[in-house]
Amino acid sequence: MRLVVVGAAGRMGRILIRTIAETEGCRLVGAIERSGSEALEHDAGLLAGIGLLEVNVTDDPLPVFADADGVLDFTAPAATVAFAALAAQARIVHVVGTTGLQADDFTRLEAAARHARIVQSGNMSVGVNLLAGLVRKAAATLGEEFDIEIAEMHHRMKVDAPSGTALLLGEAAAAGRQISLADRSVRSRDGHTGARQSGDIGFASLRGGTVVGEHTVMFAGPGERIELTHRAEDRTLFARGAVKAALWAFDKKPGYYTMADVLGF
Ligand SMILES: NC(=O)C1=CN([C@@H]2O[C@H](COP(=O)(O)OP(=O)(O)OC[C@H]3O[C@@H](n4cnc5c(N)ncnc54)[C@H](OP(=O)(O)O)[C@@H]3O)[C@@H](O)[C@H]2O)C=CC1
Ligand SMILES: O=C(O)C1=N[C@H](C(=O)O)C[C@H](O)C1
Repeated sequence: MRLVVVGAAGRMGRILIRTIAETEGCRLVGAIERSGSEALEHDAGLLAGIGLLEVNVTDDPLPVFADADGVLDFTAPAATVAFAALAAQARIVHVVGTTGLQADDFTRLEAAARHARIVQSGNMSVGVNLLAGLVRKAAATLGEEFDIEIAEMHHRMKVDAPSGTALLLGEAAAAGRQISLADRSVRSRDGHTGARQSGDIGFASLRGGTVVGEHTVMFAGPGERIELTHRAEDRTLFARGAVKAALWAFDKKPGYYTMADVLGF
C-alpha cells in the first residue's frame, strides 16, 4: 500500500515514517509538512532517523495524494479538515489520529467520507479501544450511584484538552448509560461549584514532562471505587494502529469508520 504521512516532521509523523518502513506491504510515497517548515526538501527517512528513503518532504499534497493509496494524518484540526477534502478528491484512505476536532470538523469529515475511506479515532491503540468496551460495560452495569470521572495526563507539549482518548472513553461511558455526553460532561471545576450532580461525567487534564498518555476512568460509588487505567509507554503503538487501519480500509467502500471497526470490537 502506497502511504503518505502528513505532519511528517511531528512527534507522530516521524514514528509513522519508521513504522511504514518496518511494515510488510507498505511503502512511503509522500511526506507533507506545512509551507515554511524547516523540514521541507529534507529526506523523510533521514528525518525519521532510519536512513535515506528518497522521499522528500513537500508542502504540495495534491500531486502526492494522486499517486497514493492512503494518508496517515496526525496534525491539527484545520489541517485535517483540508486534507480530508483532498483525500476525498483522490478517492484514497484517510486515517485521522488528530484530536481536538470540534463538531464542525466532524461534519466536514463525514462529508468527505462520501468519497474517501476515513478511519478516525482519538486513540489508535488496541488497549484503549478494548478499555472503551470495558468502560461501556461498567457504566451500563453500575448505574448512577457510581460517579464517573475521567483523568488524563500527557506531555507538556500537548495543545488540546480533554484528550481525544478521554473524550472517546467519555462517549463509551455515556453510551453504557444511554445518555448524551454533550449533555452531561463537566470539563472544568473552579471555585464554589456546588455539589456534584448525579449522572455527570467529569474530566480532569494534567500536563507535564514527557508523559506519552495516561487515562483512568473512575467509578466512585458509595464506599467503593473502581478504576480502569491505560498507560501508553511508546508512541509506536499509535503508529502501528494507524498503519493497521490503513491496510484494513484499503478494500473498503467509502465511509466513516473507527478503530472499533478495524479491530472488530
Ligand atoms: N489518535 C491517536 O492515537 C493519537 C493522536 N495524536 C494526535 O495527533 C496530533 C499530532 O500529535 P503530535 O505528533 O504529538 O504533534 P506535533 O505537533 O509534534 O506534530 C504535528 C505536525 O503536523 C504539522 N502540521 C500542522 N499543520 C499542518 C499543515 N497544515 N500541513 C502540514 N503539516 C501540518 C505540524 O507542523 P508545525 O509544527 O509547523 O505546526 C507538526 O509537524 C495531535 O492532535 C495529537 O493529539 C497523537 C498521538 C496518538
Ligand atoms: O497528543 C498526544 O500525545 C496524544 N494524543 C491522543 C489523545 O488526545 O488522546 C492520544 C494519546 O493519548 C497521545
